[in-house]
Amino acid sequence: MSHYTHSLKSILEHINSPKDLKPLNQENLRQLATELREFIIDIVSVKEGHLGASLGVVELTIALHYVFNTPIDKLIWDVGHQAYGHKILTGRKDIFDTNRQFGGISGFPKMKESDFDAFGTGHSSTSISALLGMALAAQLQGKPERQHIAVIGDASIASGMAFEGLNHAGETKANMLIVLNDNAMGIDPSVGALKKYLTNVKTGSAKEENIFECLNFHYTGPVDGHDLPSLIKELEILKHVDGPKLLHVITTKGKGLQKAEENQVTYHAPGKFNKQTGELQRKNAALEPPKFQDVFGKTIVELALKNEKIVGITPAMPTGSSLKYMMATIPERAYDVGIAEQHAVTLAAGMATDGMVVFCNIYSTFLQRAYDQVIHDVALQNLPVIFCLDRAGLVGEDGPTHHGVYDISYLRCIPNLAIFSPLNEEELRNIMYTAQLGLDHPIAIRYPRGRGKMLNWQLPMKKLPIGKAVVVKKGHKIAILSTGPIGNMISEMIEELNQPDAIAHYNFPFIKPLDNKLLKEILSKFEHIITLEDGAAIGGFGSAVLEFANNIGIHKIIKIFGVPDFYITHGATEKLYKEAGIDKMSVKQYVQQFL
Ligand SMILES: Cc1ncc(C[n+]2csc(CCOP(=O)(O)OP(=O)(O)O)c2C)c(N)n1
Ligand SMILES: CC(=O)[C@@H](O)[C@H](O)COP(=O)(O)O
Ligand SMILES: [Mg+2]
Repeated sequence: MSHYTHSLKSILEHINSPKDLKPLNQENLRQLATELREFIIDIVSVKEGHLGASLGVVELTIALHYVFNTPIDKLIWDVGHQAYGHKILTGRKDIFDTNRQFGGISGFPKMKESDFDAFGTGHSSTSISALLGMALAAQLQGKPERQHIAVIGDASIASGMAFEGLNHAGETKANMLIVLNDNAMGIDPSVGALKKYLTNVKTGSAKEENIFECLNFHYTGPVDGHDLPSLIKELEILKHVDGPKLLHVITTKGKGLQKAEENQVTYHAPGKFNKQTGELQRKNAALEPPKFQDVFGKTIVELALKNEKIVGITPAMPTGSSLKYMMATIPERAYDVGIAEQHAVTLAAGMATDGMVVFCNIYSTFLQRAYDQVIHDVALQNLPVIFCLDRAGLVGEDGPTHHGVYDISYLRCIPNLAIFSPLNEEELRNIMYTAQLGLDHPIAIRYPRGRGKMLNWQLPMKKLPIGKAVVVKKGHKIAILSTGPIGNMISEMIEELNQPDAIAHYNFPFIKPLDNKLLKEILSKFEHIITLEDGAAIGGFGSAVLEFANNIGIHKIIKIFGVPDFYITHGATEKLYKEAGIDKMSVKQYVQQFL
């Protein structure tokens, strides 16, 4: 790993572990906060990553490690995107410039990365349950002195799983402290009744009893989350309060970088920027193909303006999914339900019972949280919900917690549910158009993070025949069957080979139902058959082809190129494709042995 040659300031350079904080006085700690904030800005401005959330908890991070005896005392960061300061203060300062890079440290807390990372996070709202588990284990193991602290944001605490943890913790005497980091933001502004309640608490206009005290939590707050002396004072007091406790702190997302404070959505993960001015380094998007999310976001508006039955739902990702365009244009039919994937799915089901055409947009990895709802509430009742699974496939720097590589496998076994993976922007628009005409079953449309290939993508849309595959290129010796945009690499690969006529390429946008007629022809005609998908090999598209071949009594070697049975790390997507063996070179090398 490269060691950062950053010219560290007077205090931060001496902090190699939280124990180095203990001798510092209030002035030193204040100076440290300045240096830590600058360090985060310095590195993220070049190496990219999650900026706003980490800037918002600089003082809180210092106070927690100053007051508590980490890593003996357990500290969990919910979601973990705000843990850059935590990582820098716990021995990873010199390698922090490898954050989210291939071979470098993770962008989220990871148990195997550091003893100070008490629990791996990435998906939101897990911290309370995990913390309670640790606190109860401490009780059972006779460790009453051990402290347990979770930092959870105002959007994450509104998620169902967080309530489940609060509900259980409230009836225990677990020695646990929840620090509610309230900045009124998720990635987009946080939403819901709890947001309104917290706003009332902050403004002193809450008429209701304190919601957390009603759940038997000792409540303190709201406290200024940037006032180090106050934070330290309150935390020192809470160290000696028994049972479940909640400290409500008020912070500003992006604190300390004016641009980040002013545009908190963009600076959640701003990409490269000028560390002095905060100005973004934006590429000229006009010269680039669109992001798949924008194809979705602009196409649903096009369709919804003509079809009043269309509604859109996102669980807290209006910007990430680009449903923001419909929320701006047709707000009465576009819903941000907060970090609530389970609710989003069953809300969609409810709407579909009444004839609404529901586009439920959920990142592939986050849909994992609503698996039962997809089966029990949508597919079993055969309700025609249209799931748009963005970030399907390997996502890059967010790494294994966020790779959307399991959806084909975990959805393909569900009766009634169709699965579609477009080759390009045109196919995405056509399946969206087809679905909103009215299907008699639910469908999951999966597409990757990032950009497609088509500059001229806003073509007239047409109805697709359900279950049909497409002959991209004829050939006589080797058949390559691909699903999704990864198939675009096959055309490039064929051009690089010296016997292009030997290779046939078929695009299977429908993973379920498969084009059995064409598949039977392929399986009968070709000796060498290859499948390619940006998803888990086990149970994926290739498995479906194998199952079909077996069912019709054709026994041939079908080489499956899919994500292998281990977790793919974080880093640039092209490196991850290679790591997973689904890159162009891997396929090419396999094919060449038959030419
Ligand atoms: C289950 C799940 N859904 C969605 C996300 C995407 N996500 C990452 S951070 C975030 C907002 C978190 O807001 P909050 O909890 O208030 O923390 P803050 O960023 O304000 O510190 C969301 C929705 C996620 N990580 N996990
Ligand atoms: C921390 C988190 O879960 C989100 O910020 C996620 O990283 C967003 O991913 P995209 O950048 O692909 O929208
Ligand atoms: Mg927040």
